[in-house]
Amino acid sequence: MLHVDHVSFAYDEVPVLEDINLNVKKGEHVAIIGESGCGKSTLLKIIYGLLQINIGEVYWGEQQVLGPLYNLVPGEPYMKYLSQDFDLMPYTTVAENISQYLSHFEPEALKERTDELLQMIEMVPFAKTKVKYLSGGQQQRVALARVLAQEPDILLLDEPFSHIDNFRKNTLRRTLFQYLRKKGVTVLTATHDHNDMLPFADRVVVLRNTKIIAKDNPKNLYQRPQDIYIASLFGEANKIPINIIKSYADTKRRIIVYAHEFKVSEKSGLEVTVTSSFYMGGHYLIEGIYENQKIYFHHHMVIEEGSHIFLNIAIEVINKRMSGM
Ligand SMILES: Nc1ncnc2c1ncn2[C@@H]1O[C@H](COP(=O)(O)OP(=O)(O)OP(=O)(O)O)[C@@H](O)[C@H]1O
Repeated sequence: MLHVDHVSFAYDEVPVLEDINLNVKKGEHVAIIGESGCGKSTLLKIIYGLLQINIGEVYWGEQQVLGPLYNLVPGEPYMKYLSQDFDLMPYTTVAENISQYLSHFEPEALKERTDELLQMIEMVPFAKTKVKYLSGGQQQRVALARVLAQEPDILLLDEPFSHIDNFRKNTLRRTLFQYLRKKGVTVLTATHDHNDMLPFADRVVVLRNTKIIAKDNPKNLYQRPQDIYIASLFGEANKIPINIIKSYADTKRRIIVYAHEFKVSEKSGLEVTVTSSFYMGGHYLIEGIYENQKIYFHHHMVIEEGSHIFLNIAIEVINKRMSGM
């Protein structure tokens, strides 16, 4: 089990992380999410032992992870960290980069394992290409295969798909996370893309203003976000008063509604003046104004700028959000 106990950290005077507590079970996949600069990479670097913490402790099982002051070569054999700067050998081939840490005593097994990883990252045709000639996305895939080759017990992934095109990203995510689950690898993924975690993570940790503000499974977090910050990590979200619905007429409470949860009506509901329509492929994202506040919702067609429309929300959505408050 990974045990992060009361960890606080600052690069200078400004605290980046304060009193972080996190337990991750063996084989569990935990996603760390939050806006850019909230400290996701910093937390992974602390867990890997790259940064020296003044307050708190990190343990993997019985073993304490020591920072650079006590461990000159950071990283433990049981743990691998895929950083945002890949850490590859540019003048050697893709296959050599992947197989660098594999045993060379059994050439056949070595080739088999390297081929398996090349296939997983869809880089078989580039096996003999030097890494310096690859694109950023291709390099990121090689870096991924390189850490997988070392068969760690725990893998720390920092924005693992940030440079990879959508075409490959979806397949790679599924293949990678299914592979890691099958192998029982404990995974921590730092990301701000909900597609990296909603389908794959067992638990999600949300960071904001140096603190963990939520820990839950992806479904609960998505369906009952505590606040608009958390909801916005999943897509366009709005905070609206619920007294527009008759049965809630007496309450002034506001709930979070995702853009796709609104239904446009011509008669009654939240009165909105439309300001823009954005084509999104399967739908339009419509921007409107409600009581001086911007509001976003989906619709199947463009709505003319300046139109007055009404928005409704299904009672099930309201009940679900109310139960989470
Ligand atoms: N080496 C450093 N020295 C000083 N400050 C740093 C250093 N690295 C990061 N920071 C600061 O620490 C804060 C957290 O950075 P971090 O990279 O952990 O955030 P993040 O959530 O991973 O961001 P992103 O999603 O953009 O990668 C930021 O304010 C950043 O500017």
